[in-house]
Amino acid sequence: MSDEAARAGGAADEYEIVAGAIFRDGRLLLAQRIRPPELAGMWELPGGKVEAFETPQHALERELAEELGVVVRCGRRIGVDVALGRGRVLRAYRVDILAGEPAALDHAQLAWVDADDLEKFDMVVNDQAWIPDLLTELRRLRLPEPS
Ligand SMILES: Nc1nc2c([nH]c(=O)n2[C@H]2C[C@H](O)[C@@H](COP(=O)(O)OP(=O)(O)OP(=O)(O)O)O2)c(=O)[nH]1
Repeated sequence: MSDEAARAGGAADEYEIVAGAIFRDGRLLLAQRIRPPELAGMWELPGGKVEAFETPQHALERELAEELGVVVRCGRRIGVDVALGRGRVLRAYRVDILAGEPAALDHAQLAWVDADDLEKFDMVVNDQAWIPDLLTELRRLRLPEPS
């Protein structure tokens, strides 16, 4: 929030939550949440909250280093903005892994899913808005490269 917004009494709890769509070999990486109890066991794109001093891109690179143990570069947006209420917005970005192999450091487990499997996973409700775009990308990746 800008100083001006703060002075004007803007919502102090406005913040962005960023999540990473990592595609590899025609599959998408999903992560199974361990908390809070109402989300435990459900699948999401890994990520987290953007801190006050960060850009969304930097926040996602930090979160994925912490949660997956990988060095990533944040790319273009994918999917719609999801309004979570109380000024929070959830956004997904494509992410490229620069170094490391993803590990479930802060999740129950990870899964690489293809277009046929994505809808079999119990996704966090907020993330379900992204499924059409994620499927489009997974199907595009499955197509043979033009010769
Ligand atoms: N990371 C992530 N969070 C999501 C997604 N969809 C969704 O509704 N959320 C919600 C769950 C949480 O209320 C919030 C982010 O929580 P988090 O636990 O991942 O974020 P964090 O690491 O910064 O937070 P913390 O546990 O360290 O407090 O956003 C998603 O795809 N990825």
